[in-house]
Amino acid sequence: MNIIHVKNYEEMSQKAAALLFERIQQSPKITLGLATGGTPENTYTALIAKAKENGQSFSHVQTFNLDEYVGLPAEDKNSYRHYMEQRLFDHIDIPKEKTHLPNGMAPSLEEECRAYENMIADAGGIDIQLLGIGSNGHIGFNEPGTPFSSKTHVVELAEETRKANARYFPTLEDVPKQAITMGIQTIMEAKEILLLISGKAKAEAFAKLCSDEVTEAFPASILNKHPNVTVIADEEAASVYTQKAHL
Ligand SMILES: N[C@@H]1[C@@H](O)[C@H](O)[C@@H](COP(=O)(O)O)O[C@@H]1O
Repeated sequence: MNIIHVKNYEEMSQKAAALLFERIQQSPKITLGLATGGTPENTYTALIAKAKENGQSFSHVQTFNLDEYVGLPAEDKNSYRHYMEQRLFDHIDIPKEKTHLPNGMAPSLEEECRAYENMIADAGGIDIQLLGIGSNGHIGFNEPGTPFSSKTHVVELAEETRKANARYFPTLEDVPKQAITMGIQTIMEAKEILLLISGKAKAEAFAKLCSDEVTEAFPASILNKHPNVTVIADEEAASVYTQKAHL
């Protein structure tokens, strides 16, 4: 893993946007894997700003998001489809039909998972996958204990994850109990991975990630086995790791 240490959230976002922008500029055709949550928000803002400054078109880009809640229609303001439209898709010239998220309203969720996996394969795989991390090490919605061999599947969300995401919903009860997520193997098949880690709440997770122990109990640990991962971590996220390193 190539680890880039930055000062804070803003510097992390700028660096991440610059890296993504470079890949978008340099490729005649590119497939991005995208993430939601608080972590990548300013990366998207910075990416839009770069596109505007440079007159860069996104018409050659297609995207696949990591995950989507089950039971929320696309128009629901808490759906990840809505999140992506508000924060990125509506501000760049990417054709809407080239933006993909799992459909959490599909009549057969199992069928939807298979179709999503096939669509990624038909697109030739993901060139660069943007990732955040849960404090319990989850990536996408792959909670601890998820097999490393998993493909896109339906998950029951851990209570910890529902609580962490409750800040976006009126009450904890409104947070969906299930989601569709790319599997860990799906994520590992991306040619390149960009993991962003910011803030004190992620400090233990970052330290664990750097401990080199690869275990299904900490899903992100598998990233140690991927040949092309860049991690951008800010000072707060790196604080526990830095302390341990100096002991
Ligand atoms: N499914 C998402 C993940 O894709 C995200 O990386 C993670 C961290 O979220 P945040 O960036 O808000 O801390 O939790 C959510 O549950």
